[in-house]
Amino acid sequence: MDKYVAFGIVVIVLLLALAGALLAPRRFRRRPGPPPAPPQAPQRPGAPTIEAPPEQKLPPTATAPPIEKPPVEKPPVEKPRVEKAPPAPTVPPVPMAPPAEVVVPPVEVAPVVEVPAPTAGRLVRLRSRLARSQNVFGKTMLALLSRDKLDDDTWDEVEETLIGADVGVAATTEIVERLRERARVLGTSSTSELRKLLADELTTALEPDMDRALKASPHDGRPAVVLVVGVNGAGKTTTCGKIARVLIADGHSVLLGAADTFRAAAADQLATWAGRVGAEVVRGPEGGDPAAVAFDAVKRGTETGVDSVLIDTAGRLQNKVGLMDELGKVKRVIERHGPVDETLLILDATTGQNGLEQARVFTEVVDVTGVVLTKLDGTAKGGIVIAVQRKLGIPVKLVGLGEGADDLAPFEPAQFVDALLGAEA
Ligand SMILES: Nc1nc2c(ncn2[C@@H]2O[C@H](COP(=O)(O)OP(=O)(O)OP(=O)(O)O)[C@@H](O)[C@H]2O)c(=O)[nH]1
Repeated sequence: MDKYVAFGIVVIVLLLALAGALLAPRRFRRRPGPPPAPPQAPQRPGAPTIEAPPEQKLPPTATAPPIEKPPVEKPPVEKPRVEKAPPAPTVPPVPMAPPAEVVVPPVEVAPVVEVPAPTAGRLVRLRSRLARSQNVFGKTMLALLSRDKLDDDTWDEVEETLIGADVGVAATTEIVERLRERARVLGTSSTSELRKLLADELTTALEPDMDRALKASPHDGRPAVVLVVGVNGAGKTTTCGKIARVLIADGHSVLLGAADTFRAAAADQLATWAGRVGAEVVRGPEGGDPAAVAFDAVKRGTETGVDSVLIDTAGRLQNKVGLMDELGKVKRVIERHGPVDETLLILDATTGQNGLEQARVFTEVVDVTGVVLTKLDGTAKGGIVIAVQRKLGIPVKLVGLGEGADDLAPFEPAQFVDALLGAEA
């Protein structure tokens, strides 16, 4: 019996133990219940510790860069814009507009071809320019001739005044001797008569019989060729343009050749002069061969049948042998078409006696046939005309009396002297 009781107790204990065991797992299962872990369980195997990182990294990686970068990059992007803004004011597009407008005027101006003032009587019309610049000379001479007694001292002063006006010593001596003699023989004493005698002597000294006509008429089926030479600053290109106007005013058709290839501005300057009177210009590349341009100009002028081809050459210093040689070449090349009809030397009257030395060198290289004396309105030494002609034996054909387009006049000795001496006493 006891065995059965003991066995029964053991069974009861086991049953209790079993019951306890069954109760315990039920509690376990409920706790880990929030096994939201189970769904995560599959990922754990491969990246256990990654789960957290991914959750932490993703946010920063995904959002941070895009957010940080833009702010960092945007500022610099905006800064350059601000820097670029300043250049914007220079807005080249704005200046670009004017050029377009500038192009328009020429088109409008082109048809408005200017009609140069007639050449006849120009010297008379420009007399005031000359009278103004020679005022002192004229007044001094007339004051001396107005003296009651024309003694040796007075004649010495007359001599000094003429030399001071750049007439030159030899010419002055001749003029004063003849004047004294005629005044003595004629018994002239009135200022008016003495003025007339002086005017006669000055006019004679200017050799009024010299041929001053410009050889600019076509012949032998080709245009006349006028070569213009002279040093820089003498007013050569300007005068070239003025000569074209003189020829056009006298009824010639003209073509201009810009053989001054050393200075691009010279060709532009000449083109402007030509444009004003509707003349054609032949020009070459800057630094190109001047002789080639001159040759082409004459060729073109012959083809188009103009009356005169006017060729501007580069200003050259007389001591630069190479450059002077080149001027000789220009002339030789032009002469393949035929002889040059006129070679005009442009001389600045304000350079006085120095200009004569320049002139001499030019006459040795090219056969100068006429002188154009410029800037006579800017010097009180109008007597240089006499000195130039005497020294070179070449006629002064034109004189420049101002910067205006038609301030270039054919030279006429009597009118010139009249303007030189000013109003009669
Ligand atoms: N007052 C006055 N000025 C003149 C006269 N002739 C020319 N000029 C001026 O002299 C200056 C020089 O003229 P340009 O034609 O450029 O002289 P240039 O140097 O011999 O020409 P390039 O050889 O092309 O350099 C310009 O300002 C002209 O207007 C004149 O008769 N009177």
